[in-house]
Amino acid sequence: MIDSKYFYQQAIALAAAGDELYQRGWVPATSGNFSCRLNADSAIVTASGKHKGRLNPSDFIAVDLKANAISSGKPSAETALHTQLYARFSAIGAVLHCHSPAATVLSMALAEHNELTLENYELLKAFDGVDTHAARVRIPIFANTQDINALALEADQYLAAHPLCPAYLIRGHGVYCWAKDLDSCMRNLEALDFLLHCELEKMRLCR
Ligand SMILES: CSCCC(=O)C(=O)COP(=O)(O)O
Ligand SMILES: [Zn+2]
Repeated sequence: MIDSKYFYQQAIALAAAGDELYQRGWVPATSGNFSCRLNADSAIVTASGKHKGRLNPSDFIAVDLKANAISSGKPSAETALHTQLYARFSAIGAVLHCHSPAATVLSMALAEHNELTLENYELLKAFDGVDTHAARVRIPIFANTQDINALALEADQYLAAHPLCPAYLIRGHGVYCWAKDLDSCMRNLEALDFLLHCELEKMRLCR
């Protein structure tokens, strides 16, 4: 049973997040998708193909955790990547997917790597559960594919073994980030993008 008032509140919050992410240049040309958990068994996700900087409440669809629409409309083509996260982690309340230049370029520059290790950055403490710059945060890099169910399965297998992982990259595509609520997810995403820029700058300086 969908609580329509809560659905509407979450839609407004996600639309505002989309506006901010578009202003940052992280969801150009209809790219990206966003979601929030509605309850233990469902989530609200952006409709497919919409401009993510100009969303309104009718641009959101309720889905079950097997990625089936349970309200009218066509959910994001990448819905299964969101529902995999909600199904695996009961504490997750929001998922954001962006095509930021840093995530796109760095995941391609690290062509020989399946993981990016972030360490020695004070800003690592922006991530939930990290309380020292000496922490190591490992961000997996998955190959891009149009087979979203296969990618969801690959992410699920990785996350089963690495439950503290806060995000992953898809090579040449973008980033998936999640957290207990939308504000935390926006903070994590902002921190991660800063750190991806730092990694790119380090590569440029050490060339
Ligand atoms: C134009 S970007 C290609 C699709 C994509 O990667 C994306 O993030 C947006 O897909 P959606 O179906 O969620 O609009
Ligand atoms: Zn995408």
